[in-house]
Amino acid sequence: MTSVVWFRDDLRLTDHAALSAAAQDPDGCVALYVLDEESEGVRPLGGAARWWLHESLVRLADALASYGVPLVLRRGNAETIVPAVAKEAGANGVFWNRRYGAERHIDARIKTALRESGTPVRSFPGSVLFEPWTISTQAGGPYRVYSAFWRACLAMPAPAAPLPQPESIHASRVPVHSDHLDSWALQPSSPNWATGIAQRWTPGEDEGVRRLVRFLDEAATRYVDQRDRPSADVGSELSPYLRWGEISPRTVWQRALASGMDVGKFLSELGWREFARHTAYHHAALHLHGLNQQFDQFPWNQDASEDIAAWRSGETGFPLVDAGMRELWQTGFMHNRVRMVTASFITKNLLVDWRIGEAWFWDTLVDADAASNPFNWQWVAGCGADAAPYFRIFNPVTQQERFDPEGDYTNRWAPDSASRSPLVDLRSSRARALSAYEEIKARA
Ligand SMILES: Cc1cc2nc3c(=O)[nH]c(=O)nc-3n(C[C@H](O)[C@H](O)[C@H](O)COP(=O)(O)OP(=O)(O)OC[C@H]3O[C@@H](n4cnc5c(N)ncnc54)[C@H](O)[C@@H]3O)c2cc1C
Repeated sequence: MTSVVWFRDDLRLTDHAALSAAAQDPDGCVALYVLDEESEGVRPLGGAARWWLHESLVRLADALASYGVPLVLRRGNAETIVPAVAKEAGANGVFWNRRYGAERHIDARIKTALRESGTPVRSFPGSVLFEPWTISTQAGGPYRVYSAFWRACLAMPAPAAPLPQPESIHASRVPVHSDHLDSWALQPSSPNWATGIAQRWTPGEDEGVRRLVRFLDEAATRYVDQRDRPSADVGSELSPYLRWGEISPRTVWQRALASGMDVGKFLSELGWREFARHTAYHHAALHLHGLNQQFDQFPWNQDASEDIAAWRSGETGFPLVDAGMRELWQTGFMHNRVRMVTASFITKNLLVDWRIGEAWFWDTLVDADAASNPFNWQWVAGCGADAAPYFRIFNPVTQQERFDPEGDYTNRWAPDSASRSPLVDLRSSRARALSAYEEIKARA
């Protein structure tokens, strides 16, 4: 008999409760990853995410190999595959860390099917600091305002200390068939658009920890003052590592506090990640429906294909927007302040449906996250949780003056942008957005 550990968005060995539990099985375990792009509720990965996943699985497989445990790769519907692997391995238990988005319904069905067939399932807290059902308003519902949400989190007992990496893990004696990772063709070949991404990023658990240490040693003291400056290099850039679970939020939390520095602001950003996940738990298909249903009637510009193309390729004539969009395309990443400005520009100045911008980020970000991405797009567009008042339309020119006054960022990524004619007039496009908003308010 043996156990199956089903890895999902938790591609690490440290603070992995399911793995730690399976490691205690003297009969060994099977480490399984399933590429499921077909189950209901699963959003197929974008291009940059597929690149990251490939690299991350290579590193996870290497780390497991050092224990003599192979990583079993399977592709297809998890509801079919997980029970089939459990059967093939003769497993007496299947372990996983919980998911909180729409995928949790898949997990619930698999749990029922396995239990009915006599295979016990154990699930453990997943990639959050506080599980979503533990934080609620006095009325028992989800929070809609971040500050109240985070106060409620901070009033809870502190997150448990992260678990150490298991000292030993035994491999199952029963061989289980695995796909070859290359057969999944997760990485681009011709053209290989990922060279800039590969230059900027090294996926994997080791690098996630290294980045955290570097952030705490070198950047954390400047974080509060400089975090909004895209050229300042003070962000932790941990978002893809957190997205893929190569580092756990509990590890980040604990190490940041142990540093003895003033890390309150940094941890409050982890709070936004948490808020996005809790919101996704309570509201299915966040990428399809605004929390504020008033926006279902929003008169988006239906004839914007040229504007959308210019926004995507960073050819709007607004240097901060263009720099962000080109950085995104080349490296799979964009600074948070610039994400807000570029998202505001397409949804408000170009009046393009936020879902179109969200889908582009989903395809191009290495940290594309099923909760954080639509949550933040809704926040900027004005239809989400804790959404900024609609009249707050980021002006890309004044934002550049404030946050990139010397032009270090814009000159690096889009030196030609200032010489282009602007795609829209900021004043009249702002007025158009405000009157569109008045229109849906009047209809409500
Ligand atoms: C339109 C838009 C889309 C976004 N899409 C994503 C996404 O798909 N995936 C994603 O991880 N983040 C997303 N963000 C949030 C944020 O921009 C990134 O998390 C941040 O830029 C990552 O940089 P960092 O790791 O240096 O962050 P730091 O400033 O070092 O913050 C530490 C961690 O906190 C979390 N965090 C910080 N800000 C936010 C936030 N606003 N919402 C949720 N979590 C946050 C991240 O996990 C981050 O790594 C989006 C923001 C906007 C405005």
